[in-house]
Order: sequence, then structure tokens, then C-alpha cells
Amino acid sequence: MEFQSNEWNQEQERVDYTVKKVRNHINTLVASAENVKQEAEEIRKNFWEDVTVNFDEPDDVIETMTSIKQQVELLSERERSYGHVEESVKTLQKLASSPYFARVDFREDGEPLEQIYIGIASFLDEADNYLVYDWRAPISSIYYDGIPGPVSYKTPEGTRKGEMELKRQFLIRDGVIQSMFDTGVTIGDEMLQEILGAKANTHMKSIVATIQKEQNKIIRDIKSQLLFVQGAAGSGKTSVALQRIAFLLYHFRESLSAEQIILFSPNPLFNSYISKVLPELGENNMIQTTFFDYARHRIGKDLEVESLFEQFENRLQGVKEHAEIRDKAIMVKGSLDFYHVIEKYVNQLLKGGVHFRDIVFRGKVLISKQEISELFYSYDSSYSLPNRFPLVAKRLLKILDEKAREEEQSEWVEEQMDLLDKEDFLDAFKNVKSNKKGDVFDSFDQEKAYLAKQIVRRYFKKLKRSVKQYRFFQSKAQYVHFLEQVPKLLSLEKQGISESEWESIKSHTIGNLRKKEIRMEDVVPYMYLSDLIEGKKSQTSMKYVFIDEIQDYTPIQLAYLRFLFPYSKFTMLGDINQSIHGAENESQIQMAEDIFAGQKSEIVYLRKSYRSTLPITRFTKSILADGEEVELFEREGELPKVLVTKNKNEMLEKIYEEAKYLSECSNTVAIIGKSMEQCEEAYKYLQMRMDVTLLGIETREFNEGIIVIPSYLAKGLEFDSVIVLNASDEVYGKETERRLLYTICTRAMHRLVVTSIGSPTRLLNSVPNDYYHISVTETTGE
Ligand SMILES: Nc1ncnc2c1ncn2[C@@H]1O[C@H](COP(=O)(O)OP(=O)(O)OP(=O)(O)O)[C@@H](O)[C@H]1O
Repeated sequence: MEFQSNEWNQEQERVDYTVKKVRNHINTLVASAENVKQEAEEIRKNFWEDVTVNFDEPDDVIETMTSIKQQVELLSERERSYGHVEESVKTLQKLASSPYFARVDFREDGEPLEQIYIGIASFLDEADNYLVYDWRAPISSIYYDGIPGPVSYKTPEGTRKGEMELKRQFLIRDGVIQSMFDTGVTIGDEMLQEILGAKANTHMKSIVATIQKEQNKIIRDIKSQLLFVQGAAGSGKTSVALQRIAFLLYHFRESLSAEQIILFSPNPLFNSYISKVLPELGENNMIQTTFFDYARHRIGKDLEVESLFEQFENRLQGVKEHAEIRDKAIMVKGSLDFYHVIEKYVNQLLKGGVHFRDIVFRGKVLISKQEISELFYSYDSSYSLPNRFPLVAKRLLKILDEKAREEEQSEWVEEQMDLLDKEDFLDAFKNVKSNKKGDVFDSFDQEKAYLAKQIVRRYFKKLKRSVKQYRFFQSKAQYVHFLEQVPKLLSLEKQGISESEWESIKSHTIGNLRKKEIRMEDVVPYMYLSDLIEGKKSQTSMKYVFIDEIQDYTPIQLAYLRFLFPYSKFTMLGDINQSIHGAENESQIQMAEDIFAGQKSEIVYLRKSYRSTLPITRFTKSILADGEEVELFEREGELPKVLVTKNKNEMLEKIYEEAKYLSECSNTVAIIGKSMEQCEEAYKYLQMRMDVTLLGIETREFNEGIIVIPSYLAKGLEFDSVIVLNASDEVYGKETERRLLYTICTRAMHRLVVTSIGSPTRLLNSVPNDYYHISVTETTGE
């Protein structure tokens, strides 16, 4: 829409006015912050002068302690308020550059017309007039949900109704209006076009100015126990998850803090990619982790945990028939049936069968596993297994105390005495002197006895700690025993697994455990089994759990996460079409609903894809078997290219040329390979001739420029340009790899190039010829 210049000028004047007010406020805050800072420094400097220190009488000691405490509280209060001021100043500085992004004119029934300007935070002038409303305030929802005409919004006091007379969007930078649109639809496409047309960043941006109606529904949901978002690639799932966290922190600001929200994301690279969105909105980041990190934290001391990506690489490299059996193992061990089999097995342990290990000291068995077992099963069978552990541990600690006294007489203790430091002897001397009862000639013996006790105590400390940590329970042997029992508890036939296949799966697992390794598919069964026996380690203080890329979670992982966070509300976001294993887990939604049976759950579909240009989305959508479900966002761009080469050198040369060309018009160019091996090869070739970075499992961050990255790490990320490394029929020949190819191609925002050595993958046959340019090299190199 064309604006009269006076209307534009009026809006610019209002921006200037708001910016001026914001700046004034920043100045006042900075001045007051300086005062608070000086006060804190003063308190620190004069700390001991301002407290009354007197230790003469017990009453004086109490008074002194109170005085110190008061002084410490005063200091930390000053430091806290300095911290708050600093945070407010940061948000205000953002407002000073771009105070708002929208205006709605709203007339509540029977009230005068109000102009509501919406920005990333509320700002009031001295007379308490709202110059800017926070995008999360109740009234702001009419901007996201409504079109001019009758509208309503919910407040804690009830629903307000009225008429929206104008809806305007702004793009303001450095206090200057860059563009301005009036719109009759929910959120005008013009603004989206501008935002989506911009170049990619190595960090995700906030989308508050252009949140879509269906996205807003997810962001503002406060009722569901389970909110399941199934959305196409690029439909804004991750963005929505982060805006939702910001919304919840605002809406429940009295009772919710960032540490009570946890987000499980696919990999550490992704963690850093999204880490700036919340701080940009003036909020602290939630806890971020990956399922692998959680598992490693839990069992990593005893076993080396395989990551999901190692699982992917190992399966790629494995011998074919092993890979098939492994797939079956992943399927059965990841099923909900297996989860329930663990529960069944544990129920049988009430009368016997828990595996223990001997408590050994200096090669000698102090308490045998039989003794521990007898103790454990001396309790009535109505005692749950977890309830017995603290009781047994207490008893074992007592027995260890007795054993320690016996040890004090041993020869090794005498030998150790010769190796003690001077300080130890001095300590013994002082101790005996202060406790002296007998005559002076006993001193030497008493000192010796004291030292012997100290030595044994020191050596037993570790032993006692391990008893307190229930390390007398032998979790690995228990897991092996469980695997042996599985055929009795579960119909393997129904799972499509023969007895000999199960034997092979079992012996592989045992072999791994012997090597102190654990495969990803065993991680949850192993942890769940231990939790049910020793007592679960659930986290009751966590209020919200977010799981991104949910399609890569197995049913057992979902059930286990629910078990770990029993009182949390869950938001799960994913895209079946991007599942890493190409597994058929369409039933995932059903399964999630089953896990949350009886609780309020909401399933939301996001079908429109925003990331890529129209030609790219049209291309990627037709790779999918059921691609018609993905709706296109009309943003023009170049047709994707398919480059067919005759050999590896030719392909790498083409990639080099394309990367060089694309880097001139892109911030980020990603060359995406299926496996790490492929990526390393390409990297070696390219790095001699251009500035390029190879990203691996351990990479935590990436910079702008040209990168080479394996498929599974590119998940969730986006790049201006994507070059797919060798999408030949040999590399992507299986139907199960369709989704992987789709995931890789959908990372591209503005340009997509697919290369191949020889014929391109048959998976592209479903893409109409006029959706891309194809070029076949004519020379034969090598
Ligand atoms: N309402 C919106 N306004 C502006 N940009 C949006 C909006 N929704 C999504 N986007 C943009 O679309 C891109 C894709 O978003 P996001 O990564 O959140 O999608 P996703 O569904 O998680 O994708 P994928 O599953 O493919 O990883 C991002 O650049 C994001 O900023």
C-alpha cells in the first residue's frame, strides 16, 4: 500500500518521540546503575568497618554473625539490582533502535479508540502511558490472530471484545522506518517477503514481528499437557518453540524461571545455532541438552555411550547382514513393548534375582555378593526394590565400620604408617594430648592406634562412598540377565525376530558391554532397568520439557522422558518426513497420545513452509511421496540445479566452482554429504584451494562462509545456499533414504545445487523435469 508522505512522517515522528523517551530512560537507568554500583563497591570496601565484630561472649558471637549476614544481604541486594538494571538497559537499547513492529487501532466496545504499538518489550512514559506493548501482552494477540473488523482477546479477567480499525506493520532500523504496510490479512506477506528474502545468519533469529496465526496458537497454548507439533520442513517449528518459551516466561513471570524449562535438541551445533533467540527477546536461555548428553551424564562414567550420529555412521559402514540385524535390534529395543517387558522383568525380581557385586578391599572380599543378596532379600517382599537400597546401604556401612576396626590391626596399615607425613604425626600427637586419659607411657600406643584409624578411614572413604552410590548393584550383569530373559517375556516372533537373530543381538550387546561401550538402542533400556531397581531419578522441578526433532526419538525414549519428567508439560516438535532412519513412525503421534493418556493433549499441524524459495520448495516437496501436504510460500528464486558428472574429480571440481560462485552472493554455503567419510574427502580437495571449514560431531559453533557438513548434523539448520554432495544412485539408492535426501535439500533458503557422479539418485525421478536445470559434463577427467 502506498502511503501519503504526511502519514509516513507522522509515524516517523512517533518513532522519534518514542526513541527519545527510551533514550532518556536509558540515561536515567545508567545513572542510577552507576549509583548502585558505587554503593556496592562502597559496601565491599567498608565491609568490616560496618559490622560489629565481637567474639568475647556467646551472645556477642551471635550478634556478630547477624551483623555480617545483614551486610552480605545488603551487598547482594545491590549487586542483584545492578544486574537487573543492566538487563533492562540491554532491552531498552534494542527498543531505541527498533521500538516496535506493528500498530493496531482497537476500539473496545463502548470505549474510545486506542492505538496499540507492539514491540519486543513494553515501554511506558512518565505518565504510565504505554508507548509500546510487549508482543506477549494479552492485547497483542489481536495483531497475530485478527484481521480488521470484530476481534476479541483473552485476559486473565475474561474476554474483551471490540473492533480492529487498522493493522499496520513496520520495519524500523536505527530509529528510521524502512518500510510500512497496512494489511487486511493476519500478517501481511510483504513483510514476510522482506524478512525471508534476507541472507542467512549463523544464528537463528526471532520471528515475533511476523508470527503466523497457526504458529501463534502453539506459542500461546497454556493448557495442554502434551502439545504435539507436526510441521513441514521450514514451517517454523524450532522458531515457534523458542517464541513459546519466551511467551511462557512472560505469562508466568511470577512463578516460572528459565531453569524450569529444558529443551532437548538434536546436537551441540544446533544448541549454539538457537542460543541467541531468547537473549534477543530479553529472556534467559532455558536449559539446553541433547539426549546423548543426558545419557552420557548418567552412565558415561562406566560406559562409553554411542551417539545417534555414530549409530548412523556405524550402520552405513556395517556389513549388510549385520546392518539388517542391527536395524531389527534398534526397532525392538526402541519399542514400547520392550519398555513394558522391562517392567515385567523387574516385577519378577521382588523375590530374588537382583545382581550384586562383592565389596572388595585390597584384593580381599569384605562383604560377598551372597551376603548382600541375603540382606537385600531379608526384607518382606512388599518392600519395593528401590526402598530396600537405602536400608541395605545403611547396613553395609555399619558392617564396613566393623571391618575397618579389624583392618586397623593389619600389617599393611603398619607399613603405611612409615609413609605418613610429618603433619599426620603432629596431628596424632595433638589429638592424643588433648584426649589424654591414661599415663604418659601409653602415649606412643595411643598415637599409633590413632594413626591406624586415620589410615583405614582414608582408605575406606572411597569404599563407603561407592556403597552410598549403590555401586554394590551390578547394573551391567543385570542388563545381560534381562536380555537372556527377553524371549520368555516377549514374543520375538511377533516382532519379526528369530531366536538365532536374538542370540546374535544379545551377544553383540554383551561384547560391547565387555568393551565398556553401549549402543544407542541399549541406552534407555539400560537406564530404565537401573532406575526401576535402584529408584528413579525423576526431575520433579522441571515445569516444561521441549523436544525438537521428535521424529528421531524412539517410542521407548519418549516413554522414558515422560518417566523422568512426570510433572512437566511437554511440547514435541517434529517432521515425520525428516526422520533420520527413514523409519515408519507415522504412529508417533498416536504413541505420544497413549503415553499422555487421560491428559489434555493437542496436535497441531504446520503445513506452510517458509524457509526456501518457491522453486526450491516445489523441488523438495516432489521428492516426498506425500509432498502435496506441504504448502508453498510464494517467494521467487532460481530453479535448483542438478549437475551430473562422470567421476569424483570432476564432481569435486564442479563443487569448487559452484561454492566459489555461490559464496559471492551468500553468507553461508553448505556442502552437505551423507556420511562423514564423504565430507572429509570433499574437504581435503577443497581446502587446498579455498577457505572452507569441516564440521564434525564435536563442533559447537560455525561461522559464515563455506562449510562441509554431514547430513545428520545439518538437521534443523539452514543456509543461504546448499550443495548436495554426490546424490548419485549408488549413494541414495534406497527408498528409505528418501527422507534423508529431502532433509538435506530443505536446508537451502535461496539456492540449491545437487551434484552426482553418474546417474542422479532414482529418488529424484518423482521430481518433474521443469522444476530444475540439469547439466551433464561432457569431458572425462581422471
Ligand atoms: N512467522 C515467520 N516469520 C518469519 N520467518 C519465519 C516464520 N516462520 C518461520 N520462519 C523462518 O523460516 C525458517 C525455518 O524456520 P524453523 O527453522 O523454525 O523451521 P522448522 O520447522 O524447525 O524447520 P526444519 O524442520 O526444516 O528444521 C527460519 O528462517 C525462520 O526464521
